[in-house]
Amino acid sequence: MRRGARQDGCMSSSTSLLWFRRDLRLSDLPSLLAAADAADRVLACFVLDPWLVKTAGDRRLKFLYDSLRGLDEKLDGRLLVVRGKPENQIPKIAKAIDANSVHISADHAPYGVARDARVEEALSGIKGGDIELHSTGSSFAVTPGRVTKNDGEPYKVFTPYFRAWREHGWHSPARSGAKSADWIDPKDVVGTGSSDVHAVDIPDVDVELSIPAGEDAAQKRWKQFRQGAGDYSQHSVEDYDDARDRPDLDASSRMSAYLKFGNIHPRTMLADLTELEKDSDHKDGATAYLRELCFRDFYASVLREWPHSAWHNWNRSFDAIEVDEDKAAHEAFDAWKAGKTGFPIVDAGMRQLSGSGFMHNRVRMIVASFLVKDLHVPWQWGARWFLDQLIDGDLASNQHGWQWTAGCGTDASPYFRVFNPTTQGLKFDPSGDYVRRWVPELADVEGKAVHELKDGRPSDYPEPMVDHKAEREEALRRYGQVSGK
Ligand SMILES: Cc1cc2nc3c(=O)[nH]c(=O)nc-3n(C[C@H](O)[C@H](O)[C@H](O)COP(=O)(O)OP(=O)(O)OC[C@H]3O[C@@H](n4cnc5c(N)ncnc54)[C@H](O)[C@@H]3O)c2cc1C
Repeated sequence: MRRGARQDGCMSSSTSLLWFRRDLRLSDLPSLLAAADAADRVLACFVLDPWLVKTAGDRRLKFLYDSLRGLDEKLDGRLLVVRGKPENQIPKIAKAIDANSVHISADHAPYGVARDARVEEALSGIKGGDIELHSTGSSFAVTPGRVTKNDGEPYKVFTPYFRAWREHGWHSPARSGAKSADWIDPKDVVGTGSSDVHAVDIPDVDVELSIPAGEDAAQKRWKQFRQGAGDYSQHSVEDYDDARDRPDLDASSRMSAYLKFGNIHPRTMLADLTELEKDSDHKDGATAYLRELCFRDFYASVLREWPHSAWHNWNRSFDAIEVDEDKAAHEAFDAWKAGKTGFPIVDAGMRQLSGSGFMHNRVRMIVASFLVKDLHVPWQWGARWFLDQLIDGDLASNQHGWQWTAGCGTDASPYFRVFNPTTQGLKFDPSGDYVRRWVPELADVEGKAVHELKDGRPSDYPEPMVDHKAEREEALRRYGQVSGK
């Protein structure tokens, strides 16, 4: 029986609140089905949390706001947007609509866990503690914490996690959409009677996005990548296994921001990928892609299990490593951020980041290795800059991607593996197109010569800021002093 149904058979109109966070879509959304199932009418809301707004860069905010606009449109203008601390706003809204329950998709990152506990506590203080916070589903194919070793211990190494993750499997996509609920119009709530709920307009930010935000854009891009159409007429999931490491080819899916904001659920993608695996032409590409989605789940599980790894070395024995933090380190860090290191592939990556809010995965590894092992700067500096700049900036994937490179994370790259930026450039950008695209000073240098610049450098392009060979030795000396590595 629905909570609003009375014993005498008369139906009072019951209400629930659907609180959107990292799940800005209507399809494949279990919390929407749960909210609709719990009550006759549902109010959709989003809270602009000042803390989250403060910690996101302009492009990520633009992507968030555009995603909210798309969601509001799909709801015919019935998305309530408020500003303030969720622990103040959610109980206020729940009270205003006399909700029986508040519905969310689970968040496992440290801030989200603490925020949701505060909201739950605040809800217990109203309506005689009768309003429950219901969590249904998450942003991951398999909820973090669910795939463990036989003894219940969390996995620390990706490959066995991947095996267990595939064996565990995931649910089919949930069938949900705009018609799944009878939506309450926020106008009937805001400023009526004793309600002190204040709606705000969805803000805007004056920056351009290199890909459009929102559920429709996510679906379209995913379809093109699957089918080898539109932006993906050259490279698609079919050759993803071969081409994914090539920043010059535009062969990766660019789905990361959509996944970050929940414009699409990974389960929707996995349903397609497991079908594609049955086709011999697509099998290898689909399996390689599925493995990358598993990395996303893996790092979310690592963060849930070891929240300290957000800003500290997952492997605490690396706390002893010598890092540079003096004035010269700050200057070196500034040159790295500006893409003026004199190493073409590093500079191209850093300029792609500041110019578009995105960077290819292979290049993320190269620039991260350069910062940590050639410039000896703490990985946290680079991670913070990435989070500021990336549209897909995500605490779990970013911090553990950095720690993989720095050697202090779960099954990290061995500490003695120091990427040589020049040979990495030659190998993964063999045409040189990627560097030429992002470093205009080198636009006239033909072919792969752009990585070595043996015939000299244009006068406006800097000399290499360090001697890679010498810094590699220095990195090995420092890493050699860490025990338990
Ligand atoms: C130093 C560093 C920092 C990173 N920071 C982030 C970040 O803040 N946010 C983020 O989403 N990814 C991050 N990654 C992972 C990866 O670089 C991006 O997910 C990928 O480049 C996004 O582009 P794409 O969607 O075209 O990837 P594709 O190659 O098309 O991959 C498909 C999807 O798989 C997932 N994925 C792929 N590789 C990884 C990975 N190594 N770890 C986790 N998930 C992965 C992403 O969701 C991605 O959208 C980081 C990697 C490194 C080395």
